[in-house]
Amino acid sequence: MKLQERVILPRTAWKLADIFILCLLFALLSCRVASLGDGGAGAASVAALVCEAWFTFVWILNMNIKWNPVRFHTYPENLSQRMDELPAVDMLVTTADPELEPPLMTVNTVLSLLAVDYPDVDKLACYVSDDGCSPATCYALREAAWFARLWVPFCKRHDVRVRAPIIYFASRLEPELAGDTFSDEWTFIKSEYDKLVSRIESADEGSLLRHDDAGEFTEFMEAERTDHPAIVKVLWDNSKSSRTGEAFPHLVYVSSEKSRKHHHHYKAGAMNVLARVSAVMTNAPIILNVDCDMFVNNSQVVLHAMCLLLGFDDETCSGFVQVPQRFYGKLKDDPFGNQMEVLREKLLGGLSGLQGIFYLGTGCFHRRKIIYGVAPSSFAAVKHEREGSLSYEDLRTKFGASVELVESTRNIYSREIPPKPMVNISSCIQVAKQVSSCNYETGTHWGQEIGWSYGSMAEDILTGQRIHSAGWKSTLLDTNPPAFLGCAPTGGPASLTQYKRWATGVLEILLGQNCPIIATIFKRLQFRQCLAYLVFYVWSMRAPFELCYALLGPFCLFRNHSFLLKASNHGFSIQLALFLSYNIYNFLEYMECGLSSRTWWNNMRMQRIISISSWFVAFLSVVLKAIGLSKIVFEVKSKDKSTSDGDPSTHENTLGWFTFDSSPVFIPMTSLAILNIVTIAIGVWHHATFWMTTGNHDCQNIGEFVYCGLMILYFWPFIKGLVGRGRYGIPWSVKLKAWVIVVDFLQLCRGD
Ligand SMILES: O=c1ccn([C@@H]2O[C@H](COP(=O)(O)OP(=O)(O)O[C@H]3O[C@H](CO)[C@@H](O)[C@H](O)[C@H]3O)[C@@H](O)[C@H]2O)c(=O)[nH]1
Ligand SMILES: [Mn+2]
Repeated sequence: MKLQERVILPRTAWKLADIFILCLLFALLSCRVASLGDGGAGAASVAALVCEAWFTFVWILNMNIKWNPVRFHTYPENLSQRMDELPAVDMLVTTADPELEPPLMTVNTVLSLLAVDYPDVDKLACYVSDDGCSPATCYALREAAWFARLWVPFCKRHDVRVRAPIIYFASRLEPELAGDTFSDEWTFIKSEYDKLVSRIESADEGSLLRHDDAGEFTEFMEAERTDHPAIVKVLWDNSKSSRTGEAFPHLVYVSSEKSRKHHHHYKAGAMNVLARVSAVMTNAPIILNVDCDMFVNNSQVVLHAMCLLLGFDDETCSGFVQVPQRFYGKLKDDPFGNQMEVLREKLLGGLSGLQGIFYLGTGCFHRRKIIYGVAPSSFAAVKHEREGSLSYEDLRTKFGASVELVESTRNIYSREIPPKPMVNISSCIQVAKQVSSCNYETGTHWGQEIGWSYGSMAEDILTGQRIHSAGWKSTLLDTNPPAFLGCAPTGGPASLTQYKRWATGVLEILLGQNCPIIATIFKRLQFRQCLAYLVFYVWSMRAPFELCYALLGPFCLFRNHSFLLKASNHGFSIQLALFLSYNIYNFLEYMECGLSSRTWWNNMRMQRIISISSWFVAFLSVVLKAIGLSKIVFEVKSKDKSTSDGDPSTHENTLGWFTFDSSPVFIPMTSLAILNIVTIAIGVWHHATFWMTTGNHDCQNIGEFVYCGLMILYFWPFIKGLVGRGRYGIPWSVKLKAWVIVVDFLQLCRGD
């Protein structure tokens, strides 16, 4: 009985459209070159040529990734004969900051994980890493473990679909039939949940520590976020559950040791600590990792993933299983361009036809042995054998000094994983603390060939690329209903910062020793997969070109030049055809994904805004880092929608409004917005005086006027921001800097 099926999706019409646009791009380039030959050149035309050549390159990269889409179907019902074979799964959750990531959110994620459907709960365990070292988070999780005794059996008895209580109780009205057992139970569980919420929300760190008679939080007493010993707490040990039916997976709280002398490597560091702690406690061969805001929305998700992990004759085909990110409580029409629906359908779907989807950092099922650097047996039969018989000393250099950890890795390396006797995880706390200390990794291979890779803000993409470079493929799991839902940032600062972090991270990879081109030449990263990685890696390199192209309009209007090809030659019709077909192509993609035309327009707009702000700043920060002038830090994204902007006056209708702060990320776009307005004004004035003095009504710059007008439409949120007030207005400091830039730019343009 098959567990999965790989279906090739046809897209002939799209392929023709791809080629058509590519031809137009080449035609444009050749007209451009010809017009340069005519001597009608100017700096502007040369710059336009360079930018257009770049856009053509990006188009080709995109064509490659979209060309052969594939879908995987999964049949979990066919697993029923193989229930005993199902491997154990360690579920790892990361949280970093109790302010930006409210403990209640983490609690809901954890509860939804504890309640997933799996034939044997003894095979599941949940580990939470808290980089915030917050007693409030620890307390919230402890209370959650208590509530899980009611919640998990309730979900299973009534086959609840969404097992995050916050969503379940928000989406489900009180049952009507009062008096029957279900509604009694429902009412009881709801009231217990409400009590849990109020306990969690009223718990503040100070009072937790002060009223800690049982001494449960003593370890937090002296702890500072950036300086404290490792804290490991077993909040629920499933082996101790006495009554059957009450069982649910282990729950362990981990806050790794921090010291100012050691870098903790942000999320990658946290994941490596969780990988080690889970290794010495339960050592499951499969690892599921989710961010703290990603709750389980489909309780069968682990079974679906098993279909893809066990369903291939050659496991090389499915090194890891990634669920693409989807979001809940989405803002209407995607005003910030970060729901990424089309990207998911078109690009991630297309990747499945290549070496496989990237690792996206959350909602991913990994094989522990691959995380430990094992190569596929089809490529490295000999190596694999050798890994199995690695000496104790070898393993110790790779994995570090813990005897227990080394023993556990031996189990993972040897092909037959012996059924592990049920351990008493509470007895492993000392070892767990040892492997979470900050110098544990010193001199080992953690963060390099083993575990989550260090050296990029996009540790997920880098780690996935390492796995693909070893020759593994990966599979995309997209279930209906969606498997996990997370939250997308709202507001200008959060959205732009997230894009900035990603663009910074991937540019770090491209320019560093992990460059995918090197991996294609010397390792097993497939050529087309390498090109697919490049689509994302060149994000921030697109910024200078986009910026330059956006500056051409104002520049030409100001100098009374023209960079657009003229109506007198073919170039004009090619430009027009390209503009129309590109936009129609995009529009149809949005329609095909079932999105509104408003969503399309918002995304077009955000695409310009993101490349000129986030990606440009990312580009600059990588350059500054390269010359040693600055450092790059992981900026955790705020996830609390109701309070993140700190303004109680938030209304439904202002939810999608762009918000600003004084971050430098807003400077380039603000300058451009001002520049376009100023130059249109100057242009009109120029032409008016020219008409008046000469009586000549020919306008050479119609194209440039239209172009700048279009820019103003694209940059509309910023135009509104120029006059807006409060957080909807661009702060004075940013406006001032932007004006300085605009004046300097115009000064430069004038210079002869
Ligand atoms: O020092 C840190 C910083 C972050 N995190 C965790 O990392 C996760 C992702 O951080 P978030 O601020 O939510 O960033 P997103 O932009 O939502 O993250 C996306 O992009 C990241 C890479 O940039 C990936 O790691 C994530 O999985 C992916 O969801 C969260 O669970 C954090 O708690 C830590 O554990 N320690
Ligand atoms: Mn996130």
